[in-house]
Amino acid sequence: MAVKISRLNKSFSDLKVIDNLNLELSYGNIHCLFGPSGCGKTTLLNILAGLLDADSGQVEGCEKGKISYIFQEDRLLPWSTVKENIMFVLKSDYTKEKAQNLVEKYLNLVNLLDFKDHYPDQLSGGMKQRVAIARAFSYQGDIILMDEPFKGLDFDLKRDLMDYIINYWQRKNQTLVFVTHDIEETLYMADYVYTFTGPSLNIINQFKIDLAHNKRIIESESMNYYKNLLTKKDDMFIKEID
Ligand SMILES: Nc1ncnc2c1ncn2[C@@H]1O[C@H](COP(=O)(O)OP(=O)(O)OP(=O)(O)O)[C@@H](O)[C@H]1O
Repeated sequence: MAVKISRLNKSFSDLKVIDNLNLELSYGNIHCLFGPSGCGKTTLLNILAGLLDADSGQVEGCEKGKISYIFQEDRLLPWSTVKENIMFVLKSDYTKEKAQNLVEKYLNLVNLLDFKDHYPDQLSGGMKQRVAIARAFSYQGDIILMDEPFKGLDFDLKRDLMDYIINYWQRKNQTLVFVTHDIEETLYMADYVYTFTGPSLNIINQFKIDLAHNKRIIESESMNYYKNLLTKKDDMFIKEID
C-alpha cells in the first residue's frame, strides 16, 4: 500500500516540528528518510503509526492494524520469553498453530530459533534487536516502519540484518519506511531517498537509487555518485524522482 502525507503539521509547545509536509511513498518500495538527529523523523513515523496525533493534515494508507513498527530500541518485555514476546503482538484471530508457525518462521529468518525460550536479558543487544525485527515481520503489516533499528550495532551484524530485511521485503513486496542518519545504511537499503533538515522537517533532496540491492558495493563508482547526492546540501543538485 502507498502512503500519502498531505499538509501535515505538528508542534510541541512552540516548537514546530512538522510544517505543512507533503510526501508520497509508493507501494512496494524501500523509502529512506535521511536526516540529522532531532529534525523530526521519529515524530513523523509516530504519526504514521498512529501513536501520535498530528495537529492538522492527512495521512492515507496507514490505517490501524496495517503497520509493523521496528523502534529504535527493542522494547521487549523482560518477563516474557522470546517466543512469548512475539506471540504477544500477533493478531488475535490467528489460531495457536498459525501463531506458532509464524513465530518459528521469523525467528528462523533472523537465526534465533534456538533461543525461542530464552528471556531478553539472556541475549546480546544485537540478538534482542533481531527478535524485535522478527516480531515486526510476524505481525505482517502492509507497511513496515523502521526507526534507526541498527543503532549501536557493529557493522557485520548490521549488514546481516539489512540483508534479512531486504530478502524478506523482496519476497513480500511491502512498503518499507526506513528512518536513519547513517549514509551506508541508506545507500544499502533505499530505493528512494528523501534528505531532510529540521525542525521543522523539510525535504532538501530526493532521488531514486537505480541499482539492484545485490549490486550495491560501497565505494564503487556508482555508489559514490549516490553518496554525493545524499551528502549534497545545495538545491542545485536536486534530482527529481521520475
Ligand atoms: N513529546 C515531545 N515533547 C516535546 N518535544 C518533543 C517531543 N518529541 C520530540 N520532540 C522534539 O521534536 C524534535 C524532533 O524530535 P524527533 O525525535 O522527531 O527527531 P528525530 O529526527 O527522530 O531525532 P533522532 O534521530 O535523534 O531520533 C526534537 O527537537 C525533539 O526534542
